[in-house]
Amino acid sequence: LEKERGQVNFNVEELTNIYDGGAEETKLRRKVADVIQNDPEVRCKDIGMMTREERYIDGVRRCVYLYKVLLPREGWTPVSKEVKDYFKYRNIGKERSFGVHAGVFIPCLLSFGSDEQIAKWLPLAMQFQIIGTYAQTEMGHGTFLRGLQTTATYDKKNKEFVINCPEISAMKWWPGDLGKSANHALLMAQLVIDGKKYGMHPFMVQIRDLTTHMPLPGITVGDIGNKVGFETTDNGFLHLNQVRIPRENLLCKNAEVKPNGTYLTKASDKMVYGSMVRLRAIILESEAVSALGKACTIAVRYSLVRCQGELEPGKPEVSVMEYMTQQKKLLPYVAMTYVTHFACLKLSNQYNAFTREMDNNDISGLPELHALSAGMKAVVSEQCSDGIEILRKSCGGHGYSNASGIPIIWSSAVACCTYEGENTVMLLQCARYLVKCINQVQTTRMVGSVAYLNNMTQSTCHVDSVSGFKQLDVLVACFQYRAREVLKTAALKLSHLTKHGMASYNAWNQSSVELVNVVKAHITQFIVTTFASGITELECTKPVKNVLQQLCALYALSCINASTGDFLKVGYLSPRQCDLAHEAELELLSCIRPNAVGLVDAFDFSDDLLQSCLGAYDGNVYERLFAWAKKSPLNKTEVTIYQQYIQIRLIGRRKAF
Ligand SMILES: CC(C)(COP(=O)(O)OP(=O)(O)OC[C@H]1O[C@@H](n2cnc3c(N)ncnc32)[C@H](O)[C@@H]1OP(=O)(O)O)[C@@H](O)C(=O)NCCC(=O)NCCSC(=O)/C=C/CC(=O)O
Ligand SMILES: Cc1cc2nc3c(=O)[nH]c(=O)nc-3n(C[C@H](O)[C@H](O)[C@H](O)COP(=O)(O)OP(=O)(O)OC[C@H]3O[C@@H](n4cnc5c(N)ncnc54)[C@H](O)[C@@H]3O)c2cc1C
Repeated sequence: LEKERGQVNFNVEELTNIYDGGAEETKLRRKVADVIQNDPEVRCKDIGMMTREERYIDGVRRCVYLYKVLLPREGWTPVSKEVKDYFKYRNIGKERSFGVHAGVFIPCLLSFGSDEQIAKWLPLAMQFQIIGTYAQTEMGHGTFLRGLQTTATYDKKNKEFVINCPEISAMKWWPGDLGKSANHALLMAQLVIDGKKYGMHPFMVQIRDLTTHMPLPGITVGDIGNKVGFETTDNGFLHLNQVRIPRENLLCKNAEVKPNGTYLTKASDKMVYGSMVRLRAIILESEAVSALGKACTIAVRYSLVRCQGELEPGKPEVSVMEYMTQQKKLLPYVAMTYVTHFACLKLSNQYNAFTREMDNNDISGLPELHALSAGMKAVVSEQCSDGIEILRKSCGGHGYSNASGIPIIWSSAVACCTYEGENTVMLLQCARYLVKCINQVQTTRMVGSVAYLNNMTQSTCHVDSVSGFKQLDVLVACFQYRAREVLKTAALKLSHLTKHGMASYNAWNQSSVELVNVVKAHITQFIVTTFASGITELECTKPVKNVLQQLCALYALSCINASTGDFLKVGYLSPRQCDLAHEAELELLSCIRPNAVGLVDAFDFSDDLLQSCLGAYDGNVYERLFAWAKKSPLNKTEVTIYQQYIQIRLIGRRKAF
C-alpha cells in the first residue's frame, strides 16, 4: 500500500478537509476520535466474535461510559457539535447503544414538546436519567400511520389518557432501545375524545420503574429477538393494557387537550410527520454513506494487496485491482460515496433552513422537503446498501468472513432501506409531489430540486466523442432531460387512464411501477447536479478539483450505463452515443485507478472504526486474518465436546453396522 500511496497525485489531507467541511472540522473530529478511540473502555471490541447478548451488554457498557464519564470529562454532551459530527461522519454503525434515545427520542421531544415539557424531560434524557425510545411502528402497521391501532382515550373525570393496544397487532414492535434499555417511550397513538378520533399524536409514557427497572403495571415489554443486523440494539415490543398517563403527557407543541376535553390544534396536522422528515434528511450520511465509505476503504485496500492470477502470461501475479472488472466493481462506489456525501449535505442544509422558516411559522417549504427527503432516503440507502454487497463480494472468500468487517457494515446499512419509511413507499411519496409539479409547470415556475422542469424544450445530445461524455455540463443535461421526460410520460399515462374513466387511486396504482423509476431518475439528477455545481464553486488545488471532476463523471456515467434504456427511449442518446458513454466510463476507471488508495484514505476511517482484517491502513491482511481466527471461541480447546460427541456417535454407528 505504501507503493500505491506513492503514486497518488493529489493532497489526501486536502480532500479529507473538503469531505469534512474544512480543516477545522477535521481537526475537531480527530480530537473526538482520538479521545473516544484511544479509551479502552469505549473502543469497539471484536464484535464479529461476540454473541448477541455480549454485543448488547458491551454496547450498553461502552455507551454508558461514553456518555456518563468520557464526554463530561472532556466538557462535551451527546449533542455537542464535535460529538454529533463524529458520530455523523464516522459513525460506528449501530455498534452503539441508545442510538434511538439520542438520535430519535431526544430530537422528537424537542419537535413535539411544549417549552414546559422540554424543560421537564430534556435534562433527564440528556443525563440518561431516563432512557427513551420512539414507539410508533406496531406489529400490524409500520407504513400506514393512519392505520395505527394503539389508542389514547381521554378520561375527562381523571384528566388522564388511557393508552391501550386493543389487539396483538397493535403491539408496538421494532422501536430501538425498547426491549431492555428504555424506561420511557415517546409513543404515537390515535387520540380519542368522546368517541371521536383525532389521528396520531405523541405521548410520553413511562414503561419501567426508575429504580427497579421492572415494567410498570399494564406494560409487557421485551426484545423482539435476533435480526439481520443491529445486534447491539435491543429492538423491542411493547404492549400497553389500559395504561393511565396524566393529561400533561400529551406532547403539546402542535396540539393539546384542555382539562375539559376540548381539542386545540396549533399547527398543521402534517407537523406530526415532521420528525420523520428530519430523520430522513439527516440519517443518510451516518447510516448509509459513511457505511459505503467504510466498505470502499476495505475493498480498495484489500484489492490492492490481494495478488491473484497472471494478467500477462508467465509474468508475476498481479493485484486484483489491475483487472478492469474489479475496477468496475469498486471505483464507481468510491465515486458514489463522494457524490452522495455532498448531496446529503445539501439536503440536511435544506432541512436546517426549513426549521428556521418554521420558527417563523412558515412551512411552505415542507412539501418540497418531504418529497426530496423521502426520495433521497430511498435512492441513497438502496444504492449504498447494494454497493456494499458488491464490495463485499469483490473481496472473494475473505469478504464472506466477519473478519472483513463488511457483513456487519452491510447488515446495519441495509436496514436504512426499511426504517424511517419503507423505500418504495417513500419513492411514491416523492412521485406524488413530482406529478403535481409537472402538472403545474405550464402555469407555475418551479424552484428547488424541480427547477429543471421549467425547461420543457425537446432536444437530443450532440456529443460525438468519448471525451465529450466526461464533461460535467453534458452529463447534467443528460440527467435533467431523462428525469423530465420519464416524469412527463408517467404523468401522461395517469392522465390518460383517469380520462378514460379509471378511478384516480387505480390509475395511480397502475402507474406506480413507472413512478418508482421516475423518482430514481429525479434523485439521481439531483445528486449529479448538486455535486457538479459544488465542484465548480469549490476552492481547492487543481489536482483535487480534477479528481473530484473525474469522480462526478464516473458516478454519472456508471448511472447512465446502468439505465441506457431510459436515455434511448426518451430519444436523448443514440445507440452510438451509449457506446461512447460506456467507453468514457472505462477510460475514467483507468484514470482514477492510480489514485484509488488516496481516495479511500481521504475518508479517514481509523482501523478501530473499520474493524477489518482486510482493510487496515498497513495492508497486513494475512497476519491479521490468522490472529483474528485464532480468537474464535471454537479454538479455545483443540478438541471440542461436540467433536467428541460426533466421534462417539460415528464409532457407535460403525459398530452397529
Ligand atoms: C406513507 C405516509 C406518508 C402516508 O401518509 P398518509 O397521511 O396516510 O397519506 P398521504 O400519502 O395521503 O399523505 C397525506 C399528505 O401528507 C403529506 N405528508 C405525508 N408525510 C409527510 C411528511 N413526513 N412530511 C410532510 N408532509 C407529509 C403528503 O405529501 C400528503 O400531502 P398532500 O398535500 O399531497 O395531500 C405515512 O404513513 C408515512 O410517513 N409512513 C412511513 C412511516 C415511517 O416513516 N415510520 C418510521 C418509524 S420511526 C423509525 O423507523 C425509527 C428508526 C430508528 C432508527 O432510525 O434507528
Ligand atoms: C432496524 C429497524 C429499526 C427500526 N426502528 C424503529 C423505531 O425505533 N421506531 C419505530 O417506530 N419503528 C422502527 N422500525 C420500524 C420501521 O419504521 C418499519 O418497519 C417501516 O416503517 C416499514 O413499515 P412495515 O414494516 O410496516 O412495512 P410494510 O409497509 O408492511 O412493507 C411491506 C411491503 O409492502 C409495501 N407497501 C406498503 N405500503 C405500500 C403502499 N402504500 N404502496 C406500495 N407498496 C406498499 C412496501 O413497499 C413493502 O414492500 C424499525 C425497523 C427496522 C428494520
